[in-house]
Amino acid sequence: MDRIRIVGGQPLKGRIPISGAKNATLPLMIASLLTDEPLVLENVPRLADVALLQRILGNHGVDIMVGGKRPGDGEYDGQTLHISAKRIVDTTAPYDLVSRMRASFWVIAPLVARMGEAKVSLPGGCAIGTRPVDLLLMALRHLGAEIEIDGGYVLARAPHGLRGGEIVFPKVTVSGTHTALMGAVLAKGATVIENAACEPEIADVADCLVKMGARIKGAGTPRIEIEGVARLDGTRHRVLADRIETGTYAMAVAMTGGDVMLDGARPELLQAALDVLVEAGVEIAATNEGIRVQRNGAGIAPVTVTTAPFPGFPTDLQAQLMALMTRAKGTSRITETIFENRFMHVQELARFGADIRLDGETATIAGVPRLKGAPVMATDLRASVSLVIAALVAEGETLVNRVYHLDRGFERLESKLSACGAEIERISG
Ligand SMILES: CC(=O)N[C@H]1[C@@H](OP(=O)(O)OP(=O)(O)OC[C@H]2O[C@@H](n3ccc(=O)[nH]c3=O)[C@H](O)[C@@H]2O)O[C@H](CO)[C@@H](O)[C@@H]1O
Ligand SMILES: C=C(OP(=O)(O)O)C(=O)O
Repeated sequence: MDRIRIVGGQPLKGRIPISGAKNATLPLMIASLLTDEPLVLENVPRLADVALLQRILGNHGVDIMVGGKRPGDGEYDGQTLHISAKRIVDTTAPYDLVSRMRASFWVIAPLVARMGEAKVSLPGGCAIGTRPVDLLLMALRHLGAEIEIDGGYVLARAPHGLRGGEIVFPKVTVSGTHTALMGAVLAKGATVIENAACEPEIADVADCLVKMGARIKGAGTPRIEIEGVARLDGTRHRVLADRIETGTYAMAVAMTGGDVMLDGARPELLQAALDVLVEAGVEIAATNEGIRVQRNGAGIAPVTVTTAPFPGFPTDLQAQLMALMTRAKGTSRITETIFENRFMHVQELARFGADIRLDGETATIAGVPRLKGAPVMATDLRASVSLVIAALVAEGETLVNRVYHLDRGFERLESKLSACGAEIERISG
């Protein structure tokens, strides 16, 4: 299994190109099931999750062709996927595929909307919490689907098609909102989604659906209105920039000091996180090219942060912020409100010498003057990258094990960081 070796101590300087967002790419690929016309997605990141979803969609009969490089394309330009779900040959998503990636469960909505039935394995548990799907199923029921759970599979049936309805989410859920949206676009009649997730990835998927002929108003706000249509066309869509990758590299620069331009980053997608970095003493400047992040000389000031749905501070940046705060001049508090068990990085950060106390959903981080490299391993994607951030300033060598978590969500992490002066390499095998 690959490992990443890092020797800390180098400030980051240079440019880091920001890739297309994983969390928009996955539902966009799934949206291809809604039409028998080709969907072309540009700026698709090269990630393990994308490759796995290609296999899962292939199992339903979807053809995916990866476009070749065009003259002038750089090594970091995203891929172009040509996706055609002209013929869906199988409406079952099997356990061995769905259990490996949670978002693959979301195929349930377009399959039942277009084909009238779907049989999808319940998704696997994962290291950040129990992550039930009750609200996704509630949304499908409100759209007229009959739902049964049998042998670890969810069977959703709507032989005469879905029909519009009112869906009021008791809590904000990204997966629930994607499901409701993808079901409602092909339902008969009008749907209103209340307390919808406002994450930019929802709005990006809705933009693409509108180009495909869907009638959607209010995506990106808590109230989304959809008027169902009988069929959708193909289209071409460019995946928006990854705000979590952006925030992660911004925190890496904040940690090491230095000066990096995050090319293609969009500040409005992560304003809450940028505000926290400014409070911590980091200089942030939005330019036409992206976001410039600098920290020269001044130390890191402690912060108090609570994760929240968009536009709040994202849970997907919580681990990275915690890594940064291990070196703050003072005591920080970070409260996680989205996932009940998203603190697996705490025990690993302790291996570097971090001083973190956990009390329920709040972590208290007493900044320490130095971290020391260690062998570490994490059980989820963002926790893994928080260890990379700590390693970039730790004295001596760190070996990050279980790199496959990083490969799920960070495209060419080691080459992007080494191009900015980090001493980082992948050790294969
Ligand atoms: C692929 C993708 O886009 N993943 C993101 C998505 O995950 P995901 O879509 O799974 O997260 P949700 O927004 O659905 O979950 C938010 C909260 O709602 C709970 N819940 C959710 C569904 C449900 O049926 N019942 C229920 O109780 C979850 O357990 C969690 O506590 O949004 C999260 C919150 O921004 C991010 O951390 C993930 O990176
Ligand atoms: C938790 C994440 O992804 P997923 O929902 O696919 O597990 C993430 O992107 O941080």
